[in-house]
Amino acid sequence: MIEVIDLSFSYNDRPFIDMNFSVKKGEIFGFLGPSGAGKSTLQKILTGLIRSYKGNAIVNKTECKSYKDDFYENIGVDFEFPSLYEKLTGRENLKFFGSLYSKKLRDVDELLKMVGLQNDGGKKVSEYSKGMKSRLNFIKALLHNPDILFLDEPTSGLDPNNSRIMKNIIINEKEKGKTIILTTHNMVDATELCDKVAFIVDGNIKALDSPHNLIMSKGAAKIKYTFMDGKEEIRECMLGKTSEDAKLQELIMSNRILSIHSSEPTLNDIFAEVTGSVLQ
Ligand SMILES: Nc1ncnc2c1ncn2[C@@H]1O[C@H](COP(=O)(O)OP(=O)(O)OP(=O)(O)O)[C@@H](O)[C@H]1O
Repeated sequence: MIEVIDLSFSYNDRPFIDMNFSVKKGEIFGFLGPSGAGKSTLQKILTGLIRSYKGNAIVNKTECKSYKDDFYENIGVDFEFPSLYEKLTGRENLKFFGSLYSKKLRDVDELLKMVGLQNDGGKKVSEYSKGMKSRLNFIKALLHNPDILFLDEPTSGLDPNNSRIMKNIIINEKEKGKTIILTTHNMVDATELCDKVAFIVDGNIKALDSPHNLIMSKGAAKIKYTFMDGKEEIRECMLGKTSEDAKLQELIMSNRILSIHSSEPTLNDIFAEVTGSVLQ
């Protein structure tokens, strides 16, 4: 669905974006990286907003720099800062943006209901809270039922309940076969939602795989055990080396373990290990 081949781009003389990757139909693909890594720049290239790149950025069989008008019929974009008309109501905004497409639109009231705005469609957007604007901007991207969604921090600034609603909608869209590019700083969301993630630092991809594979290949799971030795003691041991831990073996043989827990590294730990920087 998306092919990026020898893509390079620079805002000035200094080379910046330099990468290769592909995204299959029906995948949720995460761009993860610290502020200034180039995630938004990459999204701008893939949505045809930056055309002065070298190499190939092919979205839905179209080279992004030479797109025709119908390019946007199949792309939905929810950038981090909502682009809405404040003097229009939520429903009027959706109707206006919907009128820009030639495709059959999704039902506006159904979309409003999906994100809990069913009683707010008649209010002017200037009266919306930040979170309400985010939710309206999000359904604006779904309005024309596009095959590809570009979502930039869709859960940022939302309370846990609304964040859950948005994540469920994203999962639902994936189940319908949509391809989703998700830009986020949130490793928990990325681990839950993404089939693949690319760690982006300084315009380059430092690692690309499923969250599960990244966690399993790079990090080592540990166990933590407690026992009484006059007072309560806690020790750690690598999960793959339990047979080499003499104290652990002795405690097992004498049934003296009080508790035992295993812990896997998080995607955040792996990000720190691979890139040398911390996201959260
Ligand atoms: N129009 C522009 N002209 C010149 N430099 C720019 C322009 N837009 C972005 N940059 C620079 O490019 C780099 C990457 O910016 P970009 O917005 O792509 O980062 P990001 O990973 O999306 O960051 P964030 O997580 O903060 O949104 C930054 O150093 C930024 O200052």
